Order: sequence, then C-alpha cells, then structure tokens
Amino acid sequence: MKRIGLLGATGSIGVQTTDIIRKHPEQFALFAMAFGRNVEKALPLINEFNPEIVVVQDPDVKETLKRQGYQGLIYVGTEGMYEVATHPEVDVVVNAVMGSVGLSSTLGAIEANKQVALANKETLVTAGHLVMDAAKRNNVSILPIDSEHSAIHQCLNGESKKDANKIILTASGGSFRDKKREELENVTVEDALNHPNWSMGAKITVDSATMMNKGLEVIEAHWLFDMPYDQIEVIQHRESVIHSMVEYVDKNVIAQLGTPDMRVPIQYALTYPNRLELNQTKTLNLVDIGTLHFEEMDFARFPCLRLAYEAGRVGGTMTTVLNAANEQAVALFLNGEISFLTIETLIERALEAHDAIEHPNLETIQRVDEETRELVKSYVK
Ligand SMILES: NC(=O)C1=CN([C@@H]2O[C@H](COP(=O)(O)OP(=O)(O)OC[C@H]3O[C@@H](n4cnc5c(N)ncnc54)[C@H](OP(=O)(O)O)[C@@H]3O)[C@@H](O)[C@H]2O)C=CC1
Ligand SMILES: CC(=O)[C@@H](O)[C@H](O)COP(=O)(O)O
Ligand SMILES: [Mn+2]
Repeated sequence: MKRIGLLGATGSIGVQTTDIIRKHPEQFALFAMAFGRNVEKALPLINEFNPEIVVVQDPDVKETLKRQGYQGLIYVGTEGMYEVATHPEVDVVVNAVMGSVGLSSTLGAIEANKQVALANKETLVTAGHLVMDAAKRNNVSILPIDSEHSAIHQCLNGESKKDANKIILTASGGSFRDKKREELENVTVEDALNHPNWSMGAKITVDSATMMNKGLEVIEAHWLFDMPYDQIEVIQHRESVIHSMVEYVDKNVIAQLGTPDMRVPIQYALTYPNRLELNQTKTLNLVDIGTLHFEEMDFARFPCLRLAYEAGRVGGTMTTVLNAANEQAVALFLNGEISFLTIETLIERALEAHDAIEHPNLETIQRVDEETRELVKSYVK
C-alpha cells in the first residue's frame, strides 16, 4: 500500500489523481492532501478519503474547514505542504500545485527520500539544478507526470542515454494555433481557456496558448533527462496523440502514443516500474483518427518558446525570472488587467532587466522570484 501526500488536490491533476486512488484502494491511500482555497471542491474529497492531514493556503480557509466539521489535522501554507512532503508516514508525494510555490515541498520530499511524482513543472524551471542535485544526492528518482516527460521517460526506458541523439517534444499549438499574430490583439480570457485537446487548469491552458508551456517543458526536459538544449526539439502535432519521442544515434525513433487523458501518465508515475489496468480511459483508435499532422515550430509566431530556450541556455536565475514573470503575467491576464499579447511583452522586459546569477541557492531563487513578480506588476501600474 502506498500512502500518498497529494499537493494541489483540488486542481485538474489533483482530482484526476484521486480518480486513480479511488480505483485502486488496495494499492493507494490518500494520507494527506493540500489545496489552496477551493473548499467546495475539497470537502467531497475530504469526506470520501478522510485524510489524516489537510493543508490549506490561508488561516481563514482552516476556519472554514473546521466549521464544516473536519476533525483531522489542518496545516497552513507552504510550511504545511512541506510537513506533508516530509511526513514519515507518506510514501509518495504527488506535487500537483500550480507554480513555484511547490518548490520547497519538492525539495523537502527529495531530502526525505520520498518517491516524487512531479506535475509541478515550475519547480524544475525555477530551480532545476537544486532539484536534480538533491535527487542525485538522495538517490531519489523523480517520476514525471507531465505527459511529454512521461512519454520521454518511457521512450528512454531500458536504453542507454548516451545513445539518445535528441528529444522531440510535441506541442498541440494551443487555443490559438490557427490564428495569425495580428489576430491575437483582441482575444479574450475565455478564448484562451478553450484548449483543443486537454482539459487543464487555467494557468497551464494560457501557457499552452502562448507556447510558454512548451518552453517550460523544454527546460523541464533539460533537467529531468540531463539533455543539452541543442538536443531538445519541439514540433507542432495538433492531435496530441504522440506525446513525445526520442531519436537515437542509429536514427531509430521511439515514440509514446495514447489518448489525451492525464490519468494515464499520473497512474504510470504512481505504479512505475509496474503497470496497472486503467479501464476508464479510452483505447487509442488510430483508424478513427486516420491522419496525424506534424509542423515545424514558428519561433516568430510563438516568441515565448524562443524566450524559454534563451533563458534556459543562460541558466542560473534567468529561468527563475522566466517562470516568475510568466506566472505573474498570466495571473494579470486571467484577472483581466492585461491583454493576451502583453503577457510575452512583460516576460521579455523582465528577462532583459535581469543579470543572471549563476548557481543560485534556494534563498536567492526565492528572492529573485519575489522581485520579478513585483517588477512585472510595476510595469502594469
Ligand atoms: N492539468 C494538466 O493536465 C497538467 C498540469 N500540469 C502541471 O501540473 C500543475 C497543476 O496544474 P493544474 O492541475 O492544471 O492546475 P490547477 O489550477 O487546476 O490546480 C492547481 C492546484 O494548486 C493549488 N494551489 C494553487 N496555489 C496554491 C498555493 N499557493 N498553496 C497551495 N495550493 C495552491 C490549487 O488550489 P485551489 O484551487 O484550491 O486554490 C489547486 O489545487 C502545474 O504545474 C501544471 O503545469 C502538467 C501537465 C498537465
Ligand atoms: C497534458 C499536458 O502534459 C500539457 O502540458 C499539454 O502538453 C498541454 O498541451 P500543449 O502545451 O502541447 O498545448
Ligand atoms: Mn505537458
């Protein structure tokens, strides 16, 4: 039995993780769960799974939970998530919170020698060197939940990494893939949230539309698979059937395919190196799909992808700035304070204003993250 500490339980990945736990009670138990403020979504999960610990973002949410009759332990904030991530009775930490707020819990889980199933890609973008360093020191493998990275993990399985020529990440193109840049001037939040293939949280859906999601995934792949940026390629693949590929020195290419359903990579991260049946997801029917499309990425059309490669190549705190500026800019867009195209403008300004610090420690990363958010807000004021 694996006892799970689930961070981000009320989100898209969090709820799908509880689907997996529910289907396999003989394998998994929800020992603890953390969420932000969505009590309405949290309460049915708490009532169903009765976790020993619940973590909430703020003290007022704790009071609401108590009023609703929850009698278990309630922790608050990032410190509370850290407690869960390092708790002696937790076997597996599923980090599915949105944003760099997940970093300290990822690091804590690794230091505490937990199995780490990571959806929270911002952790690796903001501080990949710290995370991978800690993983190496503690001999912890980080199991990716992100669909592309789960695919690459499977494509590399049993192979020698030195034989891999390149990683090929696939990108759906996002909500605006068929629009020209000039058509993006007046797009709305609602338009941006209309992803063609995946149902996901708001922030990542906007990231997918700006192509920053793929940029973050390039950096995520760099750290997870120790692959230089020149050997990570992105291609547009509108069907999201091939989740990613690895090309080897002998020109063999291994791809992983599946229906776009995040429960597949979530479950694989929880059961690795074994597999379990997953009846609730549809079988991939290639005859029904008929044709798969592949297109070259247009870096002028999607400047966020260019910015991510550039920041990744500089390294140090440059990717911390990329991530924090993106989180702040997307929040402003979702809040109706800036236009869609202003997202990339603000990120580029923040990157241009920053002199990267090499090999930053956690304190420096957290400081740069906070300063970047303030800087981006000041651009809008
Ligand atoms: N959704 C997907 O299909 C995929 C997601 N990912 C990655 O997984 C992560 C989660 O994405 P997704 O599930 O879509 O996001 P959602 O926005 O749906 O969920 C985010 C979760 O994080 C919680 N949360 C947010 N801020 C805080 C905070 N400060 N403290 C505690 N909890 C917080 C939210 O709580 P609440 O809502 O209660 O406030 C919610 O439970 C992201 O890093 C994303 O990039 C990767 C691949 C696919
Ligand atoms: C499901 C998943 O892993 C997302 O990160 C997905 O990749 C988003 O799709 P695109 O970024 O390719 O539009
Ligand atoms: Mn992905």
